Amino acid sequence: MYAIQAQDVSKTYKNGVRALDHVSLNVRKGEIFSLLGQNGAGKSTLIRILTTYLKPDLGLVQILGKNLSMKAARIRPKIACVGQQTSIDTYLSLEENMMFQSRLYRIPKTQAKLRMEKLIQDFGLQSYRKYPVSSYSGGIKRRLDIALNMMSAPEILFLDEPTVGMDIQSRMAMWDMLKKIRNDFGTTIFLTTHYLEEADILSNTVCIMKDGKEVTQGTPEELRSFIRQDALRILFPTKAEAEKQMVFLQSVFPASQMTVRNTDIMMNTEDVRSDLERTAGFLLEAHIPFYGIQIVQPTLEDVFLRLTKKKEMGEEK
Ligand SMILES: Nc1ncnc2c1ncn2[C@@H]1O[C@H](COP(=O)(O)OP(=O)(O)OP(=O)(O)O)[C@@H](O)[C@H]1O
Repeated sequence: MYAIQAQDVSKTYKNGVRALDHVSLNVRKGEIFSLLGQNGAGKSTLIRILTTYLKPDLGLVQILGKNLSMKAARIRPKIACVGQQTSIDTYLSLEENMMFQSRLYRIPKTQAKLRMEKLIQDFGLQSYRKYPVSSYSGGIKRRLDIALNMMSAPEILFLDEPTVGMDIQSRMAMWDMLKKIRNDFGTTIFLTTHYLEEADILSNTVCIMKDGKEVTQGTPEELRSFIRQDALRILFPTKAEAEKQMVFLQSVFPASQMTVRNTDIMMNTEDVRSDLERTAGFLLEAHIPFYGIQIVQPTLEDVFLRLTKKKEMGEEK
């Protein structure tokens, strides 16, 4: 059973920017689904549509089996959205925020208190319950905001860039919290992120987006299968030189296999040894000045760049 089904969702803003271009995705109930993309990829626009704040121009969206365009009012109580700006009242304590939230959702007081205690215990937030939220760091505030949003026991929790700007310790605490929400509460989590590592660690499914289009979707294992392949790194004195020589190399290797990273060309390859020989032979014969060639393990960023570049060139996966 799917929590979210989106088919051919498109959105163009009044200024003519096409933020989403026929995006389709399916999110299974109880999974963590990450939408991964660089700035401007369309992630926030999609989250705004899925959380009923914005209407798509085209496309069909079903949330928990209900048609979004017809049943928005029935869907809203079943979902919660934690945006980049925290919605928590920083003048109030966590307890006060939670009890206030429970009144908004008309949860009876006894039930609300039980729920609040469970959330505070489960997420280890005992030390933050009494003081005004403003007294805590940004990372803690965001975790408190999520705990607050869990008061309404949402079936789907949407998170827009939950760890942006956080240090590694705060990010790890956030990841633990999100895993707990999925594993112990059974809540479906839909999040957006810039960080491939985060998507990899947390998600059951990852969807990579670029320029309003979906580039690929799959499990982190499927994405990591790209990473297992070694890559060649050809070192040049300058970025301009690397860019210039990539044009020459394209007469031998597919353009989709190569990207320029700083002053190097990164080349993904199926057979690293034979490609190393071919590349070295080609560069030496053509008297192309290069500093060296290394066999390297591609990073997650390489995978992302490779996949998004293929999409730019209109190739299939
Ligand atoms: N309200 C708006 N009016 C006009 N254009 C917009 C609006 N909101 C977003 N855009 C444009 O739509 C495109 C997609 O933006 P969106 O915020 O959805 O991307 P994003 O992937 O969430 O990026 P970021 O990580 O920077 O938030 C961008 O080109 C952006 O400038």
